[in-house]
Amino acid sequence: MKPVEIAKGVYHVGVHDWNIRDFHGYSTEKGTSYNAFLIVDEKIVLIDAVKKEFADQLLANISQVVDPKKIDMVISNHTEMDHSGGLPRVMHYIGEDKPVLCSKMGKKNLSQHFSQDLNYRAVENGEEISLGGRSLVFLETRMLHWPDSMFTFDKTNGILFSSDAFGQHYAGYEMFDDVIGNAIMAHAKKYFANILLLYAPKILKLVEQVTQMGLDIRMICPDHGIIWRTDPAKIINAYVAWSQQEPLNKAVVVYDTMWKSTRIMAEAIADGIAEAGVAVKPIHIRSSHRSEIMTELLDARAFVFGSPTLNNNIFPTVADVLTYVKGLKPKNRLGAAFGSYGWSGESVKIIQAELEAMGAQIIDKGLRIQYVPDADAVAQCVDFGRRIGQAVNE
Ligand SMILES: Cc1cc2nc3c(=O)[nH]c(=O)nc-3n(C[C@H](O)[C@H](O)[C@H](O)COP(=O)(O)O)c2cc1C
Repeated sequence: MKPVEIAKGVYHVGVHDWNIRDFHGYSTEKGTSYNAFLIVDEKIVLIDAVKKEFADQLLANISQVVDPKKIDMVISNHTEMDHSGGLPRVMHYIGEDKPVLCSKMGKKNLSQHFSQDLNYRAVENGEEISLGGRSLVFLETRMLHWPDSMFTFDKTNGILFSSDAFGQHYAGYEMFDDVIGNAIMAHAKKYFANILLLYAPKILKLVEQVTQMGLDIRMICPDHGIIWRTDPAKIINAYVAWSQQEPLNKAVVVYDTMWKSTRIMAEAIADGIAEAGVAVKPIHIRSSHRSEIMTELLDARAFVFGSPTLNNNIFPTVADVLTYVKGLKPKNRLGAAFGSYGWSGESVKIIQAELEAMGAQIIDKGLRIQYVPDADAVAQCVDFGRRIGQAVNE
């Protein structure tokens, strides 16, 4: 991809990873991009350094703007290897003595990622540097989403280089919010649900802090996906709303099944929930990726999980999703469990314990049906769904 001048003297020199479909367990059905930005001022600065296998492509992109050897310094906003893997190659090419500016934790983490000692320079939170025509300010954003994460803000032009925050896994030539339109919000939502939800309280604090500082943010350049140049407030407001976790009148019924009995239950429960006027979707785990399930759960009030009993336990895929969701620390949720069983029927209790461990309020004692549900059992499921729907409405 050719470099694009996104603002005067600021070039997107990043790369597209069109074919990636699994990004550390997240389904990237539209690929992704590793964005990197070159600022050409009296001093020349590269912000972030793409994934290792794309380092030469990054250097080739930079060469279309300036000789990479003219770069004076590199800023590493985040140590994760999709943004730093290319750093050793870039530094080798441009000169290993050149400074790599990063947070304090960035210095520690980068040296734990790469055996070679580069010229790391830890910047202070709020530290300002001048490139000649513009000033850059560094903002520590610890645990958003790694201990090393920081933002770099071009104070003069109102451009926030926000690392992974406000990103989306999306590869495309529509590089800006005004070009792609609202279609990008689904990708931003999925990204938030799967990468940032657990840091929601920190996000709310950060937005408050940034508002108090009165930063005039005119453009947001994340390290993945499109650039918010027309309406940066749109993604900031979406982050605030998602972080507040005030779920909709919505339930998601997530289940797996061996012989379809738990599916019959799931669909009848969804019927009952819908009868109560609550938006609902049954999701079969093996027909859907866990990161898509998490996206559906982001704004759902009720998490309804179902599993057959297998070897006195829950089905492994249900355990997978429950573990994943629990790690993302959803708040303000109702929970309910169901499942078909043969003789011992432990699954409902196990699911309830997991839902409780994630802080969900259990609505009902749960519903177990022995073997294949008959008409009476289906009616019980619909009734169970109605009770869930009522609890959501309350
Ligand atoms: C390999 C296997 C192990 C099972 N282990 C248990 C068990 O430990 N306890 C139990 O109550 N039922 C057990 N069952 C019975 C299932 O829970 C029962 O057939 C249930 O109806 C399956 O629901 P499903 O159609 O949604 O998969 C087992 C079934 C299979 C195939």
